[in-house]
Amino acid sequence: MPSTAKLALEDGAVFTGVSIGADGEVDGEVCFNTSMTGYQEILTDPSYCGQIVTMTYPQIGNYGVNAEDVESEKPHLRGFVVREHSRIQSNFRCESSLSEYLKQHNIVAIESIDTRALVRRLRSQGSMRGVLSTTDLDDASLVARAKASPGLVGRDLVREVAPQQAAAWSEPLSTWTRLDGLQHSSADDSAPHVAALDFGMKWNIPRHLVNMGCRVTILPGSATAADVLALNPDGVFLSNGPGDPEPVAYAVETIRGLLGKKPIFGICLGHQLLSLACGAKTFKMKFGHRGANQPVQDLTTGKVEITSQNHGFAVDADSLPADLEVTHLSLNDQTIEGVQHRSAPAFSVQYHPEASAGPHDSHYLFDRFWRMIKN
Ligand SMILES: NC(=O)CC[C@H](N)C(=O)O
Repeated sequence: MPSTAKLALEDGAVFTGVSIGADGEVDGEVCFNTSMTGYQEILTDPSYCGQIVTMTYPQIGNYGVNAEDVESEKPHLRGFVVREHSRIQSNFRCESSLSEYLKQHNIVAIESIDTRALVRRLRSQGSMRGVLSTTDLDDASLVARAKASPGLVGRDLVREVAPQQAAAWSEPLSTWTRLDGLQHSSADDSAPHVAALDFGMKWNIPRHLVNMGCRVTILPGSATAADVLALNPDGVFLSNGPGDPEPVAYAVETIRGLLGKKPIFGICLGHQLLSLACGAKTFKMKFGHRGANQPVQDLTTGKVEITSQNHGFAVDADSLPADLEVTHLSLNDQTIEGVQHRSAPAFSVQYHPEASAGPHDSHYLFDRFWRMIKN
């Protein structure tokens, strides 16, 4: 017998459906992702720590899951919401069903709710705190716990997902990834050495750096500028990561100590932290950008690219210091999607050039970093 699950929001709405994951109860910020595929990459993207993710695409799980298409060692989101979990998995790479995978990793998940009604609510009122449960099915107590849950603002979630130890990274991109002319030389001792500050990094980022011919050392997001400089890297990469960037003050401090000393490239949380280090402010967006078809314009070339995104905070345009120049804009809502420093070799984007999942339009940014390192 399938067991009942409920999703309650802080505004009092309760959605009753069927459990497709582990038994239990979780709270988190309820948000939505508009990608049609890539659920496995979404589940394992550490940036979703603290969030209950709703997929707007109505059928999820069609191609099952495999051990290769992961962006970290395990799922990091708090809960998962779909309209329908496909009973059929059709893919030669499939190793298990999505439902089995969710149970194996203790992720609470729900299907058979009206995800369109839920997303319309989130879109008009903004992302909300929620509780997803298979254990307590009392509406009033679930709503009360949603209201009492901590939410994302002001919490440092990087500490929950960042590694504790430094490590070398050598894995290249999977053979399924088309590089479109990105490949440089293979990595040897003369290869540029990139120190990647890991705030919850998606693995496709260091894979890209390796394919470009870089030697990659991953450092915990809590590393100091002195830790980074002790490696004498040729470039520094700032990773994506979960939650509110402003409480991650130690990373802002580290970046201040590196600015102007080493070429810097940041993605998503890394972009927000670089901007904070330069004196900008960030703000919480109404419902954020999460999906694989987000249009962005590169103002330095005029070109439009279709991007993969996952962010709920953004850099405040009104707070931009004179040192920072906007390089990329969202064509959906004109928010900042990229910046570069006017005098120091440092730039960053709010979206995900490593794709995974998503279009490959933005690979050129890894090339820009490569050229910055070489100069
Ligand atoms: N993918 C990310 O790095 C997300 C950055 C940040 N946690 C946000 O939601 O805006």
